[in-house]
Amino acid sequence: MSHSIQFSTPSRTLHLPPTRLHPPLSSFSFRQFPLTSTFKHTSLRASSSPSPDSSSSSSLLHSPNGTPAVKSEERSSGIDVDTVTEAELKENGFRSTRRTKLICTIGPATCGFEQLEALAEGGMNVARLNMCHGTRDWHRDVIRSVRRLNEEKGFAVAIMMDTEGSEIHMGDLGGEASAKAEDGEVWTFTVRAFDASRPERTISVSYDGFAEGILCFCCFCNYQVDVCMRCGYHFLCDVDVRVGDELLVDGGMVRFDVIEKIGPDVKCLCTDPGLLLPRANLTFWRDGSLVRERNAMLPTISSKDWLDIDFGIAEGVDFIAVSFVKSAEVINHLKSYLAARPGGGDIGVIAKIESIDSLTNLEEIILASDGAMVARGDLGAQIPLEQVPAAQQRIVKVCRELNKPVIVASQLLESMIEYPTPTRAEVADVSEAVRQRSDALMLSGESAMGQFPDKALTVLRSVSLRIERWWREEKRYEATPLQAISSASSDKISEEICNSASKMANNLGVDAVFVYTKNGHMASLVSRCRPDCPIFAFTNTTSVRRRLNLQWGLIPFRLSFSEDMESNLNKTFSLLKSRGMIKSGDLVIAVSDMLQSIQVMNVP
Ligand SMILES: Nc1ncnc2c1ncn2[C@@H]1O[C@H](COP(=O)(O)OP(=O)(O)O)[C@@H](O)[C@H]1O
Ligand SMILES: C=C(OP(=O)(O)O)C(=O)O
Ligand SMILES: [K+]
Ligand SMILES: [Mg+2]
Repeated sequence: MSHSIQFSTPSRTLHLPPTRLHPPLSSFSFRQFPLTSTFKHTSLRASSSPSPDSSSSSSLLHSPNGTPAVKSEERSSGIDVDTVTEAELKENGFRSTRRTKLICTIGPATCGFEQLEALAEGGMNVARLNMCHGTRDWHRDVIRSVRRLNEEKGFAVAIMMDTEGSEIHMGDLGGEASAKAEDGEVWTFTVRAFDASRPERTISVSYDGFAEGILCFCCFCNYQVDVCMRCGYHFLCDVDVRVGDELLVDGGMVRFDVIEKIGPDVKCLCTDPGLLLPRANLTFWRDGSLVRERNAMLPTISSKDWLDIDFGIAEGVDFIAVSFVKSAEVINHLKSYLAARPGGGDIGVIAKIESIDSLTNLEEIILASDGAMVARGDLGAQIPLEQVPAAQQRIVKVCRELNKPVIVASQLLESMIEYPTPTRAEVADVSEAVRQRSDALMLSGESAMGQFPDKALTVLRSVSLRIERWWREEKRYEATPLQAISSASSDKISEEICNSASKMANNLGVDAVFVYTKNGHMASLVSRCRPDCPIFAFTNTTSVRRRLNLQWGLIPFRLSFSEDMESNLNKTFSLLKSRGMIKSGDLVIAVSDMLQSIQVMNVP
């Protein structure tokens, strides 16, 4: 039965399928007690289930109790959906699906195929590659493993490449995993390179101007200080480190006072002990404020970054996250560069908000970008830590209003790098990010080099499910209606349709909203409204499907569809019913960017 626009919905009480969520958070113990309940998640042992499009060989999907849930030959072809979602929907029904997306930074702890598969089965939606670390060959291997995982197991894990940026950071500690700086020790930070062993308590620094009084540049900066007396038309700036400056490592994880300068070496006294990690970020404070000239003179995208970007285009990454964005200019510059290259136009550009300048120019940066990341690690080094929560709330709010996906990143579960359970404060931090309705949460060291990457991912998933359910039960809909953002009339119609469909979905208590969208725009307009029910987003290209995997509440399917909505709906219903993901009688709302209509119907 289908309605379009005029509604005569038969009076019926909606019996939502019982949703058996993961054990309630209350059964989740914290660090001082061992983890009492391991979170059961749908573990899939699809031994060799090829991508549904190809002819399927026999393999099994298992639900947690180990019984074969579905034979892959039953997985009809013609629609791609990730196997975790498929099992979750089969097992717990619509309400069980998590809306908040999960991003894992891939590093030595998780770069193997089995480790990546475990993360994908644990709910990873996006794999992040930090180009600060590792070689391009290393990153290429990870990308290809993720692609193979998607192909063989039906996942849609997207790849996000994160640029190094040109901020000052430490060297790679000569291959050591870390170095411990003790209180009162004198360490030497130097631009000298060391081919043999590095002298004790000596750290190399990533750029030449670190110690010199005058730094000569090649026109990256927009500061016109002077013309270089030595080499003609360049820019000069006074970037020297001074005795008395405070040097912060990774935003204050370790602190030093600059006590002496000898040529390329800067002697520093450790005042706040801690662990030095390879290529950790360095910031400088003088008389209580950040020495900004130093970084303001550096290009946002360094020459290495441009090579990494070419690498990312060649490898077909789905997103490029740009570090230390200061203005919309660099985003527009990068987008025009990508648009001019084959395959580059499909890559989403994520602006990392992690400096004072990016906060100053926040709206213009987000308008120009395809999404934003609250990069709290460096942001917490550039502004006082106590200002970070308010900055996060503002960034999330602006992204919601401008319909751009927003990622909350860094130190969410930092203690789980070493411990199997989180602190209460960390669970509260994750809850707040989910309560703010951010699109995605990101693990950094927890999944890159931590000891418990899967447990950390389980915590993110469990907290997300719990807060999302609380939000639905408390009916805490948007206090502030979202401002209209479309200018073109067709976009305005799409926006109104999606706003109305989301309101209707909540008022009618529908089981799901189905969106048919070629480029993903309609799906993001529904996601922006954060409806109570999951959003099944059907698109006909794999790259759009992966990109939709970053947006709140979207369950992306790849499905070849036509302009005829009736046939699309019938095809979708029969495919999803055959896989036990929906059943006759379920109430859905369907919208599409082809017909610009709203249909309310029961699954036949
Ligand atoms: N590709 C990689 N290869 C090796 N180590 C990595 C990689 N990615 C991340 N790491 C490790 O994980 C830590 C946390 O990752 P992340 O937060 O992304 O980097 P950063 O600390 O530079 O901001 C890094 O400091 C580094 O020690
Ligand atoms: C995500 C961040 O950037 P990176 O890890 O590259 O420093 C951050 O600073 O929080
Ligand atoms: K980075
Ligand atoms: Mg950063």
